[in-house]
Amino acid sequence: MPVVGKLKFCYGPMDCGKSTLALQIDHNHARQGRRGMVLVRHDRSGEPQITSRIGLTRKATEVGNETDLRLLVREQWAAGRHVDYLIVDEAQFLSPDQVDQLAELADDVQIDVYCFGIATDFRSMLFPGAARLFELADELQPVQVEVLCWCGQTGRFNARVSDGEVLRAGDTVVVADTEQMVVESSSTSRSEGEPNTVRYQVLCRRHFRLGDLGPTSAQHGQLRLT
Ligand SMILES: Nc1ncnc2c1ncn2[C@@H]1O[C@H](COP(=O)(O)OP(=O)(O)O)[C@@H](O)[C@H]1O
Ligand SMILES: Cc1cn([C@H]2C[C@H](O)[C@@H](COP(=O)(O)O)O2)c(=O)[nH]c1=O
Repeated sequence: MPVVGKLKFCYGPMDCGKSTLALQIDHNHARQGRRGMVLVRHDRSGEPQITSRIGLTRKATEVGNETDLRLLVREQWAAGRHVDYLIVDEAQFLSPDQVDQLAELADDVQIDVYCFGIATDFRSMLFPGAARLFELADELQPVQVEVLCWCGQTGRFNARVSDGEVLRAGDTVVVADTEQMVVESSSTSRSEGEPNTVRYQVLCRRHFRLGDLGPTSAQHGQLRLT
């Protein structure tokens, strides 16, 4: 039997612990002497790093629109560094082609690839990168930590909120957080026409459909994008 690597996708709504899990898996593999690369696309911090809300962060290589992930690995080989595994956070933002490249790395050069990301966008539609991961991954793992809607039901939907309203149209990529915060940021992906304050709130399906942010929604701050 040929030895192949595994492509795994751990997914869940915002704030369910995906980045924490990514850093834990990296830690456990590195501790056993395995050599990994940590990749990210649009971390919330705006920096090339993985940021977990539990307080851990780790430097990472930023994946761009045009990055060929196979070349990133080859560059490591050229520098004399072996690669046993890849950690990819915010994998929903990968292009379908980049996900195909990850599958190739798993199949052809036996690299274990661990991807972490949200499945659906603010309209509840699959991100193209997440859709391709659902199609190609060897293992799909919903992250176990439940995120609750304000009503107590399990939250699965990432509502984009501006001025107390759930937005139904706009750019797919708007990097922002769920928590109360005010930041001056030029690193977010806001484009012309996007509102200048936005946050996300995880809701159950019913409240997502109704656009009902619950009685305490006024307490949430807005992330100011500049
Ligand atoms: N102060 C805290 N104490 C315990 N757990 C926390 C605390 N702050 C955040 N968390 C945990 O971190 C999770 C968010 O982790 P994170 O990796 O940032 O999520 P994701 O990458 O899925 O958005 C929360 O669901 C919660 O379980
Ligand atoms: C729903 C949705 C989310 N995003 C952005 C917002 C955050 O920057 C990330 C998700 O981060 P987390 O680690 O899972 O908390 O994705 C987006 O750009 N577009 C969307 O529709």
